Amino acid sequence: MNDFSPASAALLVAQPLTSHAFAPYGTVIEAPTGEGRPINGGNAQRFDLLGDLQLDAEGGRPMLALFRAQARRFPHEVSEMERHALGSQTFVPLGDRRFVIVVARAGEAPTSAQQLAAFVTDGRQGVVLAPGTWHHALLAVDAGDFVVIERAGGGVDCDVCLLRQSGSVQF
Ligand SMILES: NC(=O)N[C@@H](O)C(=O)O
Ligand code: NI
Repeated sequence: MNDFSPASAALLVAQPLTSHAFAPYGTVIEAPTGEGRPINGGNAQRFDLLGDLQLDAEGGRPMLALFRAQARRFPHEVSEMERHALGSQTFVPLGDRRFVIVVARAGEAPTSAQQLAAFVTDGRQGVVLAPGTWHHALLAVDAGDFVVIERAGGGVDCDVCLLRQSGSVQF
């Protein structure tokens, strides 16, 4: 049986996304509990979530994009991962939309699906992938729009790795 045979493919079961579990890979964005700072004459509360999105390395600048994603079919194959070494990448759903995040720590490229971690959001959570975090491209569970904030400038900052031992992810 070779490395590419389906029998060796790992099945990743995505766990519910929590800040603690996701900490090695980035930051979870979620509606804060408690009181925010009153602004606009008390008509709103402000919550500062993240002061540095790490988007300006090597002359980079922030880019705000919108991904209109189709719902993926699960279990979904995981055979290719990518990273953006120079900047973070943030995904925030517009409206209640879940997505699955498959990741590996920044550094050496993963070679097997068994080295990966998988999370599923609650529909309202977003994530900030830390620079260099290996990840699968957006896997929307529910079709719809996602706001994406990433670094732009100076060529394409996207390294791709093909897993020697692919797998699939379920949630
Ligand atoms: N291709 C593209 O812009 N998207 C990926 O970077 C992704 O992580 O979804
Ligand atoms: Ni990406």
